[in-house]
Amino acid sequence: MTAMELAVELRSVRKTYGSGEGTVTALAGLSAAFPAGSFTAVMGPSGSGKSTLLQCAAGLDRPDSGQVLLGGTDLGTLDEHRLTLLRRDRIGFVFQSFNLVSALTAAQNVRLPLLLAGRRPSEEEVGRALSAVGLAERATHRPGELSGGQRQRVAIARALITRPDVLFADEPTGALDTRSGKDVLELLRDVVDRHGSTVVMVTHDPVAASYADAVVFLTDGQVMDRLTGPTADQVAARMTKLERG
Ligand SMILES: Nc1ncnc2c1ncn2[C@@H]1O[C@H](COP(=O)(O)OP(=O)(O)OP(=O)(O)O)[C@@H](O)[C@H]1O
Repeated sequence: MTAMELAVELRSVRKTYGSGEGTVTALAGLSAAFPAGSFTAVMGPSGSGKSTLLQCAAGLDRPDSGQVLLGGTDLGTLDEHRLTLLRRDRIGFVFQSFNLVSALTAAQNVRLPLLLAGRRPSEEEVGRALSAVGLAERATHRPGELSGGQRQRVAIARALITRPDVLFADEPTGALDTRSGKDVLELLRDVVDRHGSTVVMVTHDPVAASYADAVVFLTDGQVMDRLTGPTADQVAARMTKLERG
């Protein structure tokens, strides 16, 4: 596989927090590749570096050493301004806690990234984005008037409206009940299958991971294992093995 067919690649990425005796190594020379058009789940015990991997891969944080490539662009070569533009134009991010603006309606939340990019999205464009996540009827509702699953779907519509190359999701179903979680996972699966997007999702849930094409398992800031075409049972068994060390 050539570099251009990889949506994201991390090469020997090292990331530490703090200094002196209190230094914590979050990523210990981690390498991982995420093919374009694929859905990958990232799993591992608490503190294994999953969120840090996502933050570095999305250009929200810079590694101490090693390289992060997004569609072949080495993020380390970009200054803050260019990194901000790249994040804005090519990356979508979805959080466990939705991070919607509570004073704005669903439609206003969804159009926000385009406004920030200096565009004036048409109502139709925003309507299409909300329809795509099954919320056409909820355009004028504020987050407080929506269920958790609906809020997350608004957040996904907001992340996708800029048509990013990669959508990063940090425990997107962590705050949802099983039914709403399933809707969100089916939506992410659909985004990959129908639109050829690339999704990288951190999760603790083997059932959520089973929606992905592959699962990458971390321990101590490194990739320890990998599964393709995972079933929930296989994922759970690997996690048990990892947690036992
Ligand atoms: N801002 C920070 N300052 C200091 N240490 C941090 C910071 N962020 C993360 N860490 C530490 O880095 C390590 C990796 O953290 P990270 O959040 O990436 O793990 P994780 O696998 O996502 O964990 P969890 O599943 O509990 O969310 C942990 O030991 C954590 O305590």
